[in-house]
Amino acid sequence: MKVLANDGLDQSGIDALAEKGFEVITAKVPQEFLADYINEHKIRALLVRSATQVRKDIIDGCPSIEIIGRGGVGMDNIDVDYAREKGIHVINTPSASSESVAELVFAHLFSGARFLQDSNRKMPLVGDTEFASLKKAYTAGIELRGKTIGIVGMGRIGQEVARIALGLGMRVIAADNNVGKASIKVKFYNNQFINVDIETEPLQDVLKHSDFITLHVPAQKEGYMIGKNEFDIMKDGVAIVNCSRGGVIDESALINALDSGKVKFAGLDVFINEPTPSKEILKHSKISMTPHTGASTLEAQDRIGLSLAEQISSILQIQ
Ligand SMILES: O=C(O)[C@H](O)COP(=O)(O)O
Repeated sequence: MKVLANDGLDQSGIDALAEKGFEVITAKVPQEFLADYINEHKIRALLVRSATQVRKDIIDGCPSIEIIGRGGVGMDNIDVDYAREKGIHVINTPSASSESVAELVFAHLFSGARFLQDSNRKMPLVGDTEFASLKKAYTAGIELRGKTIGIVGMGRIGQEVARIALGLGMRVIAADNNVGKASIKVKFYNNQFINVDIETEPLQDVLKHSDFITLHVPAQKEGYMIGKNEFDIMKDGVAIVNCSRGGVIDESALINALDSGKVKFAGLDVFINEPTPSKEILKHSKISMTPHTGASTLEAQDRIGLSLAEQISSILQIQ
């Protein structure tokens, strides 16, 4: 029984699958050769992250596939409904990476609030005199404590962001058309916890009242969620983080808002063009950026590997 993990799989998943008798192949087969490879090796489960596209051509052209597994949350690279219509099981790991993505949100927030993205680029280049001028350039740092964070999308990741924000002493407001009230349990290291209920509000109100905005919504089917009109209603000096999907923010409108000072800084883990974001984005000194690494922690990938292995074994009823 062969499993192809085309975008890689954590050793935890490889070991757990091997224990159940699967042969796990972690070759990175280029998209154009993928169908032939799957047919030649009679792959029963195809596992992917966000890079490999599993569209109708693969689904129709590879009858040996019984399971398509997404190691992660977003399944916009898979024709999910079509695959299910054809009787293929499509699975993902919706809760395995929430903590890691939420922590990356704060990495970007702290980075932007204290100019780390600019400092990291410039410090290696400066001599004694420029050191002082850089220090001066970074005097307008800001604290997160006491500020308002607006969370757009109160699913698992949004709720994890809320947990961390509450622990930092931030005021949390949130928008989500599908969630009326989120009950957040904040657990401390000594196992004490507090419960905080967060009533969601209309998006416009959240955009208007936030010092920091973070987006946790799926890929948008129609247009941008955050464009010029939305930036216009935000507070002056707001900061925005996107660790959800490229295309949720209009990047041109973002650049304009950064250049005008409307937006103080942005943190981006996702881009309209992946893996080649625009040059304007890449060189902007007010953007803290990462190459879609929200789920790329040892812990998240370990959980993802185990979750996929468990689901595959259970679907194929292997004890
Ligand atoms: O949807 C997800 O789980 C994240 O965007 C992570 O994507 P990745 O598995 O390609 O890192």
